[in-house]
This record gives sequence, structure tokens and C-alpha cells, in this order.
Amino acid sequence: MNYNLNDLQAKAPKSSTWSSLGKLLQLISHERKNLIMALTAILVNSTLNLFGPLIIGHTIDQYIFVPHKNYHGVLVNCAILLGMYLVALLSSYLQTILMGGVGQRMLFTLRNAIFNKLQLLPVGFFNQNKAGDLISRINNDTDKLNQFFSQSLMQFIGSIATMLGAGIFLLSINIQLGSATLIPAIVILIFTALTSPWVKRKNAKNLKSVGGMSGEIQESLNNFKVIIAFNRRDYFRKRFDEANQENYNTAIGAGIANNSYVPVYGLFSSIAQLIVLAYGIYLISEGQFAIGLLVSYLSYANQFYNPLRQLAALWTNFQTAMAGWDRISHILTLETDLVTIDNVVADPSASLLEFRNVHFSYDESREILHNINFKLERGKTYALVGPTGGGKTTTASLIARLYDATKGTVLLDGKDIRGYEPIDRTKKIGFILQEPFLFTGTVRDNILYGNELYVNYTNELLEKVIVEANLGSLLAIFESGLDTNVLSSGDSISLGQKQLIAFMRAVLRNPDLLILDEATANIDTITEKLLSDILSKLPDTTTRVIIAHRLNTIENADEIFFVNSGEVIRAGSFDHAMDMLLHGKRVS
Ligand SMILES: Nc1ncnc2c1ncn2[C@@H]1O[C@H](COP(=O)(O)OP(=O)(O)OP(=O)(O)O)[C@@H](O)[C@H]1O
Repeated sequence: MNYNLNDLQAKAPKSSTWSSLGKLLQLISHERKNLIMALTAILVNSTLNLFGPLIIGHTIDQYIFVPHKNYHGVLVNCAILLGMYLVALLSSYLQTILMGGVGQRMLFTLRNAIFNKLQLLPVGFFNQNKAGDLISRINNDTDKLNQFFSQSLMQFIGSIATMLGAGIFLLSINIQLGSATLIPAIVILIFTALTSPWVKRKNAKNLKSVGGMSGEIQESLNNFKVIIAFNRRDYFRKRFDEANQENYNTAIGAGIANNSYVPVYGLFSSIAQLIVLAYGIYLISEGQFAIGLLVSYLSYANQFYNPLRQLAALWTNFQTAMAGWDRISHILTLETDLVTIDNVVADPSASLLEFRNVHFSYDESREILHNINFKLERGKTYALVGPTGGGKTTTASLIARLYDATKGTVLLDGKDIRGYEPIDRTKKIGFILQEPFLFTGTVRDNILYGNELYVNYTNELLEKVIVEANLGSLLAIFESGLDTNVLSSGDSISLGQKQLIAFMRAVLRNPDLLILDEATANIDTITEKLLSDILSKLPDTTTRVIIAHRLNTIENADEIFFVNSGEVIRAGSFDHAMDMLLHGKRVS
């Protein structure tokens, strides 16, 4: 299945900005109360600001340009204006606080939602996407949405309300002058509608390049030892330079697109002012307009065009947020193809695990396993041998259902493995990977990962359990026992020690089937002997699948499978397996 986010995004049908916004607003629908309060506050602010020019014009015409000037009236109106501006300020402040909270809560919820979704996605998804790009989506893209909600959304609505109000005042005071003043706004609207898709595209490209750059940084940080050892700093520097250059180019492109609104909006709002002045002065000279009214009129023209200019910046934030939302929603809408299927009947007489006509490919380009059939019985030890790249890890990954067969069926306990809930399946199967995953914490934390049974045990009790499981000799290798510190990078302990922790983690879960993929590759001969003893003391019903290049580790296997060129063949005796390995021969 295609999980490549950049590819999926490129192939997805273009969704309209408004339908994206609708889906986004659903995310904060539970914030209705805060949104209504913030909306009321911003509308109060806009309304109060709208009445200001009317009072000023009225003051000039009624109290100043009259034969008997009324200074008392001027003072009263000034006091009213001051009161109105103070209330407007308070409502604007209230709106900022409310929306700041909404934005932060949305950021929190979205990041949790994306992270939870990532936990549900299959291994294939992580194979196809760079960790750095995913981090950029979780951190950077969500923050673009937060910025839009906390800083822009209400300003956006407030600006539109102010514009509408100012437009109504302009038209109702003088319909001809009003219509002439609003003509430049129509040009601006047409310009915005035509350029919006281009601006959104430029911003999407820029966000993608930020993701690409994060991917490069993550890759070189992960591999810094190899980079230093091979003195390949120039190589990675060049790759980073290219990603950085791409980011620079797209940022410039997005900047040009985003800033294209500001001068256009500025030009047309200045043209509108000129129209008001010229036409207004003409009307005054004709005796059809008063000076105070022209002052109010100019103010309303300002109140109409200033928010429009602000809208240019807000529109840019909106486009960037929508581009970020597109990138985020692609993760949120992804569904794992490893679903649990219902009504699966089990065959009680079946073996512990069976492959029936299994085919598998990671992607459409090449089939890796061809029509595989084998059975694993309870309590037996199996070995998978074969040349590098032959398909051993892939076979083991299908046993553990890290992937689903492209064709055919894998049966666990006689039941299609897809019929098990993940929690039930993982209880039955323990998998020690080639590169064990450890996280920062202690040996105890790492051993108990995914094992609820002993979470509340004290260290003494847990040690007792470990000794009873014959793992005491392994724990003794760690100087501070269960309290030994582990760093996620694994640098505080050796690779072999990492494998021992992974071994204890898997054995302590007491699985029905234990898979060891090159689990002893980095372990000395004495410790390897220890592991072999532990394996032989596992319960009689435990089935073991051992993948190993070192043949001495599989000498005691009950059955050996030779895995090569996408085929899994019963090798018969140990000598036959040796023969096949050395000569690439197959024995039927
Ligand atoms: N994530 C992946 N995406 C695409 N192809 C893959 C992936 N993992 C493995 N392959 C391909 O599948 C084939 C089998 O690989 P696999 O890791 O199963 O071999 P292996 O026998 O375990 O090798 P090794 O002994 O080196 O561990 C190889 O050709 C490999 O290139």
C-alpha cells in the first residue's frame, strides 16, 4: 500500500480552501462557547470603531462649523468617544486572550491526534516516510494553524465586519460617492480570487521543503558516526546545502506570493481615498455635502480599506495555515491496511503457525516471497538460514504480522493471523529484531516495555521473576542491574548488551512463539552459550524460530529452512543446509 505522504498529496484531488476550512473548524467545534464570546467581543470592537467617525463628523458640523460654537457639546462627544475606544480596547484584549487559548488547545489536540495516528500506522508507513518530515508536520505545520487561530481568525472576522459596516455607512451617506469609493475594492477582490490558488501552492511547496530539510538533518544526525568515520561530511553537507537551497528558493517564492497582496491592496486603497477627496470636494462646492461629513466619509473609506490591507496579511496566514492543514490531514485520514478481520474460525487441530500459499511484496515493483508453504509445530526449534537478502527477515516479519501477505494466508493457532486483535497476537509472538529498539530509561523500563504483567512489581520481586525465567545470569551482566541507565541512542551500552535486554524483554513475556532475528550476532561465545541454555529451558510448548548466519547457533534446530530468492525450502539435515549455503544448492 502506498503510504508516501508527499506522493499521496501530489495525487490527491485538489480540495477547495473552503471545504478544508470547514473540516478544520469541525476540529474546534467543541470550543463553541469561547468562539461565540470572542466573536461577540470582536463585533463589539468593530461596531464601536464604526460609530467613531459619525460622532466626529456630527461634532464638526453641529458644534464647530456653526455660528454659535458649542464647546460643551464637543467635550461631551470627546468623552463619549474616549469611553467607546476604551470599551473597544477591552473587547479586543478579551478576544486575543480567548483565541490564544483556543489556538493552543487546538495545537495540543492536533499534535496528540497526529501522534496517536502514527502509533496506529503500520511499519510500511515508516518505511516510506522520512522521520524528519513527520516531525516537521507535527511541529511546524500544526504551529501554522495555531498562529492562524490565535492571531488571525478573529481579526479576519473583525476586519470583514468593519469593512461591511464601513461599506454600509459609505453607501447610505451618499450612494454615488459610496459606489465610486467601493469600485477599487472589487478590483482587489478579483485579484485575490485569481491569485489565491497560486499563493497556496507556493506556501505548500515551502512547507514541503521545510519537511525535506528536517529529513536531511535527521538522517545526518542519526548517522553522524558513519559520516565522521568515512569523512563524508562533504557529501552530507552537499545534500543539506541542496535541501537548504530548495528551502531558500521556495521561501523566496512563498514570500513573493504572500507579499504580492500588500502593494496591490495599498495602491487601490489610495486610489479610493483620491476618489473620495476629489468627488467629495466637488460635491461640497456644489453645496451637496458638508465638510464634517467629508471628514467622516474619509474616515469610513479608511475603515473600509485599512482592514482590507490587513486582510492581505491575514489572507496569507490563512493560505499558509491551509497548506499546513492539507499536510496534516493527509496523516489523519490515513488508515492502516493491517486491519483486524471478523468472524475468523480457528482449526483446533492446526499447527502453531502455518504459511499457506503466501506471496509478499513491499511495493509493486518486485515480489519478495513466492508461494511459501510451511508449518511450525508447538515446542520445536526452527532455523531460517540463507544468503543475505534472501528473505529471512521478511518471512519473520510476516510471522509477527509486521506486514500482511499480498496473497495467501498466515495462520496462527489455526486461525487467520488477521483475525487476532494486536494485543492478543503480540502476547503470543515475541520478536527480537536485528536492531533492537531501546528507549531512554533504565534496563527495567526497557524490559517491561509492552508487558503490563509486572509493571507494579518492586525491583526485588521482578528480579525474582527474572531468575525464575532463567534470565538471572543475563541481568547480572549489567552493573546496576534493573536500575542501569539506557540512552535511546544506545551509546551508554554495547550493541550486544542491547540485544540481551531485547532478549529478556521477549522471554519474560512468555510467548508461544519466539523469533530471534540475528539476536546473537553481537554477542560473545560465552554469553551466546548462556542464551542457548536459556532457550533450551523455555517451556516445552514454546516454539523458537532462529535466524542466524553463524551455523553453530542452529545446530540443535529440529528443522532448518533455507530461504533464498523468495523461496523457503525445507533443508533437511544440518549438512544439507551447509551444502546449500556454501554452494547455493537446493535439496528437495
Ligand atoms: N522495507 C523494505 N522495502 C523494500 N524492500 C525491502 C525492504 N526490506 C527488505 N527488502 C528487500 O527484500 C529482500 C529480502 O530482504 P530480507 O531483509 O528479508 O533478507 P534477509 O534474508 O533477512 O537478509 P539479511 O541476512 O541480510 O538480514 C531484499 O531484496 C531486500 O532488498
